[in-house]
Amino acid sequence: MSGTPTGPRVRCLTIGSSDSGGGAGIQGDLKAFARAGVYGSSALVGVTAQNTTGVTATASIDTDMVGHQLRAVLEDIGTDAVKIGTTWSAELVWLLVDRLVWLDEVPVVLDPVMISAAGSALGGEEDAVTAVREGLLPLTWVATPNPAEARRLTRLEEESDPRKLAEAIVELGARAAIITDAFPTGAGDLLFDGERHHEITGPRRVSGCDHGAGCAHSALITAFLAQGMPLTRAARTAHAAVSLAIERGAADIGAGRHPVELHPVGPTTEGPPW
Ligand SMILES: Nc1ncnc2c1ncn2[C@@H]1O[C@H](COP(=O)(O)OP(=O)(O)OP(=O)(O)O)[C@@H](O)[C@H]1O
Ligand SMILES: Cc1ncc(COP(=O)(O)O)c(N)n1
Repeated sequence: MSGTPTGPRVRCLTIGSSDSGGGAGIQGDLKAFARAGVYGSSALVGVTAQNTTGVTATASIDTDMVGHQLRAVLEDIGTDAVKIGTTWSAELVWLLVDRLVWLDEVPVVLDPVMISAAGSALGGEEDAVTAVREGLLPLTWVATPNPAEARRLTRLEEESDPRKLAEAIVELGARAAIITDAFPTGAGDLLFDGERHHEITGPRRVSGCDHGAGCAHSALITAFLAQGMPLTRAARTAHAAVSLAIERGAADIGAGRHPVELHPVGPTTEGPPW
């Protein structure tokens, strides 16, 4: 396979918040898009003062301004897939629903971020979670919560079986769900595609470099779906790439949970990097 992409350039839009530390959020997503060989655009919904040790301040962006960004990107550049990360308020979520409902057959990947890898709260207010459940999930092609986020979304606070959590998310309207870091031993994800469960497993990495892992994972899946990859392969490839990105992470950056370091991955590379 040639390393040179052919055909029209694939475009992805990420809707989320800035991480001043550069490891997660919009910055992490745009790096993942670049690693997957797609053109990345963004609509900023919030700003975090954040580094590898945690989040010290947050601010949401005015909803009108979010609407202007979406219009600017979609009217001119367009997109082949959309990723949604942090959702700070019900008002913001309903604006996104109002705009995304017009996108025809464009994959929507929802990473319902509520807490950072370092343990800081990132949204997750009850009315925003309700709006995500009622408005965004029915537009979602694949949701990628971790078990805690899946429990909040489904209101199954006591449920520990990732299969049940994934099925409940699909019952709420998403076409598919991936519960990340779903198993008590090893590392891996549980994908429910609406019909079948798929276990995606691999070794647990202990490098301490997992800041941005969830963002990189959902951004890669967004890029792969935009490139036309089937969901099961996209989910497996994203997990393998992020696992490697944790193992080979940026251990020299920051004193807390160091950032992941992604390597080029996807159909436009010579082959898998692992
Ligand atoms: N220690 C680890 N070793 C190998 N893979 C890991 C490890 N930790 C997470 N992963 C993988 O990284 C990807 C992201 O999962 P993770 O659970 O960290 O994201 P998250 O907590 O959902 O993030 P977010 O807060 O953005 O939703 C998944 O594919 C998961 O299996
Ligand atoms: C602005 C922003 N968005 C998302 C995350 C989740 O990060 P992680 O991928 O480490 O769970 C984050 N820490 N900051």
